[in-house]
Amino acid sequence: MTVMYNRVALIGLGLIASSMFWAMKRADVVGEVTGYARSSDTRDVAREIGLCDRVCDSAADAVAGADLIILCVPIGVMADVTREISGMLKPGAVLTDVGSVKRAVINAVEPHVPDGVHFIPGHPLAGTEQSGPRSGFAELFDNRWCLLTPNGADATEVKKLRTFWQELGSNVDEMDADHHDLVLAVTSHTPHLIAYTMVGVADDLSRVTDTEVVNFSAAGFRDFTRIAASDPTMWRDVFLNNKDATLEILGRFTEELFALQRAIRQGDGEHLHDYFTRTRAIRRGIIEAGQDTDVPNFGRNPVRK
Ligand SMILES: NC(=O)C1=CN([C@@H]2O[C@H](COP(=O)(O)OP(=O)(O)OC[C@H]3O[C@@H](n4cnc5c(N)ncnc54)[C@H](O)[C@@H]3O)[C@@H](O)[C@H]2O)C=CC1
Ligand SMILES: O=C(O)C(=O)Cc1ccc(O)cc1
Repeated sequence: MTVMYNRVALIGLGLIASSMFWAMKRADVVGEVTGYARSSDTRDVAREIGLCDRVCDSAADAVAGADLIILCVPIGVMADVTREISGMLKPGAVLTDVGSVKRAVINAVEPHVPDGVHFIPGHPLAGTEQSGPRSGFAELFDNRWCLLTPNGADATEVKKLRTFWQELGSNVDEMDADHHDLVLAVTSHTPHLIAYTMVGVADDLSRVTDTEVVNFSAAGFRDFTRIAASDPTMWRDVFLNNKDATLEILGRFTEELFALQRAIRQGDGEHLHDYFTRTRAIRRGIIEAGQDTDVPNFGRNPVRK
């Protein structure tokens, strides 16, 4: 495979950076990969497991001479990190990020991007509840979407970054940053908040704190506990930085929830049945579109109508 970027720098060495590293090596599309994380423990682990060709003790060293710099840190520190590296970015380099929110990252990063450096924000829609340098794996992005919000960036560099993500296994699309944030508030951010809340509610019921929740949890609640085990710093930053869209969707969510609550109180089975029929159709649409590769028997059994 041809080398797309001779030097790549990963800033932050957690789940997404480590997965990108292994996926880059699998695809064989880059030259040397340098890495930096703020914590020396993380840098030590990275050296121990061979994560990055060279682990540096400063962000500035890691980005010096890099053709592609990927910010893989929590959203709340994107501005600080960019300020720290801005003097070392070489003209013509591409700076991208993987943050789960886009408008706030653009506002935080853009003021520190030197002239001649191409800033192309990105977001792989792929992750797990795990974090840290040991949690990554090369397959994370396979058949997942990666959204770019180029914000007027150079079209040739955008096209190249698209191809790069495709080489890592992703499908790629472009969208406006505000639209991205609204879509993700619906599909990811609010669902995470609901999972956090449901697990908190269960924990508040004292009977349930020890064995009963664990022993008798059905699949739905288990999924909630997996999601609610996600990294607290990352998710704090998501909500602080996608405030308007999340509040908008939460408002709609609570209205629907109240309507369902009233239907239950009033014994309105028709309302409940109609609602659940509508939502089932959405799930089936996702599966038919081939968007859920986690479904058992996916691709083998047709979806029953
Ligand atoms: N975890 C997930 O499922 C997904 C996360 N993202 C986004 O990816 C980004 C990274 O998330 P993860 O890899 O999951 O996090 P993580 O917690 O696994 O890794 C974050 C890394 O950033 C480092 N770091 C923190 N502050 C730093 C600083 N000031 N300077 C240098 N390094 C610093 C940490 O040491 C750690 O190595 C976040 O912006 C998140 O929104 C995007 C898609 C999915
Ligand atoms: O683990 C899960 O269920 C996820 O939803 C992963 C995820 C988390 C955050 C993102 O910005 C994108 C994907």
